[in-house]
Amino acid sequence: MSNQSPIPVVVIGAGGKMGREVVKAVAQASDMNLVGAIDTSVELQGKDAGELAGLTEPLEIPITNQLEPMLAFAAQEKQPGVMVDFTHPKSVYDNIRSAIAYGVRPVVGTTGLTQEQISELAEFADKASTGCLIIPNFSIGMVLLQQAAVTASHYFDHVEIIELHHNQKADAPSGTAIQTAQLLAEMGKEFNTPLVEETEKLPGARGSQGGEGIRIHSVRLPGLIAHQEVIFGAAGQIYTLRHDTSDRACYMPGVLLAIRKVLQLKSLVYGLEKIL
Ligand SMILES: NC(=O)C1=CN([C@@H]2O[C@H](COP(=O)(O)OP(=O)(O)OC[C@H]3O[C@@H](n4cnc5c(N)ncnc54)[C@H](OP(=O)(O)O)[C@@H]3O)[C@@H](O)[C@H]2O)C=CC1
Ligand SMILES: O=C(O)C1=N[C@H](C(=O)O)C[C@H](O)C1
Repeated sequence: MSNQSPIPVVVIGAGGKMGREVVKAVAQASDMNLVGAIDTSVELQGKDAGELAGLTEPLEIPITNQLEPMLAFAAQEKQPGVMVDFTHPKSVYDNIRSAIAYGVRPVVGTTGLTQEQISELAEFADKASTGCLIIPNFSIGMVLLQQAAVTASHYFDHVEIIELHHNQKADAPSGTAIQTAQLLAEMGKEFNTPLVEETEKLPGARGSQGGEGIRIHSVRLPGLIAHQEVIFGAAGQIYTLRHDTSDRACYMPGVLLAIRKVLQLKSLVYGLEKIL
């Protein structure tokens, strides 16, 4: 048993689909202490974060929309505090900057940050010598799919990505699909050299451009959670990689690893594969 003080954790987006899972996981982690549960949902204000997360006993941590006072509190604890963000593309950038300003380490699952925003946050974290983790997908299965896709890209010159999510998702394409396309683009080869001059009879018919000619197609339907296919094509064959999420619990080992790891960092790190 470590004699270290528990890691103080603030969850922002605590009332959401991912936030509730994180509250439950942190509450059950012996080396962590949930100190704050932040959410803007009006109907959730004052509700117990533990009961919202489905725990049998309340945590006596009420949902509040007051982030900065909670960051100030987390910053005064013996151990440096960690803020876990599962909110929305429109708010995540400011949340991260606020956390870093208070010396609280951000662990960010929220997707939709632009490359420019990530670069600005990296510069800010560097100046503050504060660890920050931005991870578009916390599941180990997706890391393995992306590694398999990079291996396949040595042998295939044609590839497209299909990402499929529930119909409550705000951003498209998914952050995971964008990251997957970026990893393939870093292979330094031109994919999908066109054979004919294509005409889109309906705008968007050929999907979005993920970089280096890699197209991403986004499906949104009730009944889905989170799924991604990377499909390689060559003469006479198709090679398909696919990852399916059946329960958001799959992300929690990665989230807990990131909370522990971010305390060892002094700058911004992007991607779960970088901390495994
Ligand atoms: N990295 C990963 O492995 C994963 C990442 N994600 C990403 O996480 C994010 C959240 O997903 P999900 O949980 O499904 O979304 P939800 O909409 O279920 O949850 C988001 C919650 O955050 C609240 N919220 C929004 N803005 C703020 C803010 N500024 N401060 C406090 N609370 C806020 C929302 O309240 P309100 O409803 O009032 O807006 C809502 O309760 C998305 O960007 C998604 O892409 C999802 C799964 C895995
Ligand atoms: O919104 C979701 O649900 C998910 N979003 C992340 C993304 O945009 O990549 C991760 C995962 O696909 C689930």
